[in-house]
Amino acid sequence: MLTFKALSHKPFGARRPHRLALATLPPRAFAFLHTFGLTVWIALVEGSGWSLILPGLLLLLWPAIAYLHAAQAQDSKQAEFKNLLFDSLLFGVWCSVLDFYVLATLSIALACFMNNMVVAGPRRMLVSMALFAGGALGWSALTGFEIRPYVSTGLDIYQGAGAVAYFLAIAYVMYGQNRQLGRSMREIKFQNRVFHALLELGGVANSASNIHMLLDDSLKHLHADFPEYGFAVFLQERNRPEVTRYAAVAGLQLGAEDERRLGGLLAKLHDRQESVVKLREKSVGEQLYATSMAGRLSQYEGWLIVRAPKLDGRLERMLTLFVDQLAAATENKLLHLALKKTAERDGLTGLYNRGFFESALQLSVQGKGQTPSLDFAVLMVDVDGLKVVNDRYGHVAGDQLITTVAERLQVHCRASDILARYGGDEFVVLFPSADLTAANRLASLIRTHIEGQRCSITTADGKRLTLELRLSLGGASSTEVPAQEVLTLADERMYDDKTRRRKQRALS
Ligand SMILES: Nc1nc2c(ncn2[C@@H]2O[C@H](COP(=O)(O)OP(=O)(O)OP(=O)(O)O)[C@@H](O)[C@H]2O)c(=O)[nH]1
Repeated sequence: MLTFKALSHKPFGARRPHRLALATLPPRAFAFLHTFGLTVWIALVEGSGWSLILPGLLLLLWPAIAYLHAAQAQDSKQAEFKNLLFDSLLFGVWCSVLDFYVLATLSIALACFMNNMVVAGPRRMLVSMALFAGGALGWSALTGFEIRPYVSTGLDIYQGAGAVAYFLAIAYVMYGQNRQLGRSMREIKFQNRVFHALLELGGVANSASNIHMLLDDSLKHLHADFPEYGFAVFLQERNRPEVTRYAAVAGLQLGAEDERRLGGLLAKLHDRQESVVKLREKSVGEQLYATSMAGRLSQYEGWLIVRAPKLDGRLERMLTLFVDQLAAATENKLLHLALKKTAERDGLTGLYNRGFFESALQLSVQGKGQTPSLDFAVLMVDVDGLKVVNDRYGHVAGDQLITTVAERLQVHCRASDILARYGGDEFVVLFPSADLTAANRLASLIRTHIEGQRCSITTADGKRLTLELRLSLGGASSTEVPAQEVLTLADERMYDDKTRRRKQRALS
């Protein structure tokens, strides 16, 4: 309904016709004006006077009619194709009217056939030939066939010069069209590169596991797609813009000192309103332009820097798109990492939580099922006496005991060990791809470096006091029992250890 209204209320002549109709208007006007001149010349030479000149005036009207026809048509390109065919018919008739003056007939026919061939191909040219011949022969059949191949040398010169001017004009039109085409092709190629780069940025955002990787890989892809530009990205803390939290560079020669100074320069630009700011950074060289992420990140202020010879509208549009994409990807990644941390980590100690440990244990159990030689081990650790600490000194003190044990355990774990808080005062370590030796090694380190060590805590009433750390341990591995029973065995051994230690304490 809306479309219908828009079309039906368009004012007369308001629509811009297809560029073909615009391009053909001047050469057509010239050709018909020239043919009218030819007609007048022949009328004067032959003495036929107004009987030839008056109908010839119609030739002057046709270019305007053709233009209006194309401008008013729904499909102005198709209308112009029809105009070109009608040119052939009209000129065929007029060559018959002029008794087939040879130079005119040849040059006009050639122009008609060529025009149709250029814009619509050989089939349309054949139709044009048929119309030209039909017009010429039909008119001759109606009015009598007369032939006058030559009029005068002066008219030959006039016609020859007109034909040369016309063909040059057509060549110029085609040159203009080719240039336009070249520009369009370049623009399309550029847009394809932008589109491709945006797609790649989306892919990087999915695969990157942290912000450094996200920014590094994004810039590497941008630079690979646009090697003519250099890129850098800076994320600065929102409340302390002088602190650059993340920076990545691709295709730019930035030393550590340059990065520091660029960071300082950006920190001063926070209030600038321009979408792209030109940076006068002499030591880095070339022109650097900074595009702000303008509040699209919740914790940071972000900048995309580009090294380019000059800033034009196309580059500015491209930077805006990249900045949007980078900002969205970074914010999503930050959110995703925060959620992942909340889902995987224990709030008090920052260690992995029980859920994460159980998933990791499950993977190890499955791995052992698929590859029997792939063993794993588990070490359970339980803090002795937490309840007493809670009861005597308060839960805050108990929390401090738990976090101290967590920190100290972490010191002795390797990067491949999965240390988790399993429950209140229980910790567990999974050693993927290891046997009991790994659990025994850590148990021995705990006995040597943690057990019996002092730990300083603050009580609920603000007093500092020192406690002695005591831990019960139980290790087991998949070399001893079926994979599903390893955790239970470690737990049993931990309780055995606890009982033994209690008895020892009771005796001492
Ligand atoms: N402060 C604090 N206490 C906790 C937390 N989670 C569990 N607890 C407490 O830890 C204590 C665990 O009790 P028990 O299993 O008897 O631990 P224990 O006193 O160390 O005794 P044994 O393990 O048998 O030596 C309970 O008092 C829980 O309320 C926590 O996050 N913070």
